[in-house]
Amino acid sequence: MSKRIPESELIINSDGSIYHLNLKPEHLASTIIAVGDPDRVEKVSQYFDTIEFKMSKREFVTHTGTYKGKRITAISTGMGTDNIEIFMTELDALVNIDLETRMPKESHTSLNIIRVGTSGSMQADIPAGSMLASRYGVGLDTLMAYYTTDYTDLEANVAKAIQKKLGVSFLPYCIEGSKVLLKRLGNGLLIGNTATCPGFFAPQGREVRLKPAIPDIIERLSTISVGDFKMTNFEMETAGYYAMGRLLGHEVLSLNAIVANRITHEFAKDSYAIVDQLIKHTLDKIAE
Ligand SMILES: O=P(O)(O)O[C@H]1O[C@H](CO)[C@@H](O)[C@H]1O
Ligand SMILES: O=c1cc[nH]c(=O)[nH]1
Repeated sequence: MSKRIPESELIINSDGSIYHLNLKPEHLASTIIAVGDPDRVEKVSQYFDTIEFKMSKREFVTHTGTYKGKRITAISTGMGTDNIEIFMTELDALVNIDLETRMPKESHTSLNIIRVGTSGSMQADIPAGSMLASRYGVGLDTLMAYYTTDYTDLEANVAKAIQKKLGVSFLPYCIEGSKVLLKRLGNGLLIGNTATCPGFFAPQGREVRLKPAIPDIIERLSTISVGDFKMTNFEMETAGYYAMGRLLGHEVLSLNAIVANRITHEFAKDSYAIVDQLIKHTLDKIAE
């Protein structure tokens, strides 16, 4: 028997919208393009035929409209898996909880959620300017210490291999994204496995004024090999999306505009052009 979810646990604003996203169920399409940067939302919605709704709260900027007749919501999440935990839980609540009775709905609605983000390559042969779909996300954060889920043997083996290789005290997590969305949207992109880091600098091996505790983290991660599993790129959200997607029952895929190559030390001359190309790819594949 499901239980009523108390006011303190799932917070609904006085206008009936959900706490952080500030959205009501009718504001959300079942296909969602999620981006990190709030300014990127209008870079997506500029291509919409019509925009029916706009909202902005904290880092969560939302535009809902249609592209080639298909209803789509573009939302920003800000940076990091802590934001993704909030984002995914509240998105799920909008479709799977009756916000008036506070009871989980009897039938489950699964959303299609596609992240369009920027990322750094850890392989010399994946240059800045590439577009890559993540088959797996590897969380180097500790989000999954707070949730329990089942992992496949490959996922568990990768997590253990990475823990050993990095010599960290916590167990990273490895989760596959949506096979269905990868088939639909991955066509024409590189396919890789993405390291999701709890920071941009030391957790991705960057040294500015502070020396990273694992100075050779790029070398250690880029040479991990479990069967034919190899790590390809760094960013800060994908594994959180894949974990929350599995837990909550949504299809999630992460697409990456590779703006930096950490081996050759190149940064894309026009990172916005690559992101734009990836946005157009995503919209067209969704509309097919
Ligand atoms: O471009 P977005 O989607 O923000 O993604 C990447 O860029 C940010 C760091 O610059 C992190 O959020 C990382 O995951
Ligand atoms: O190197 C990069 C580039 C974009 N985003 C990241 O998190 N890392």
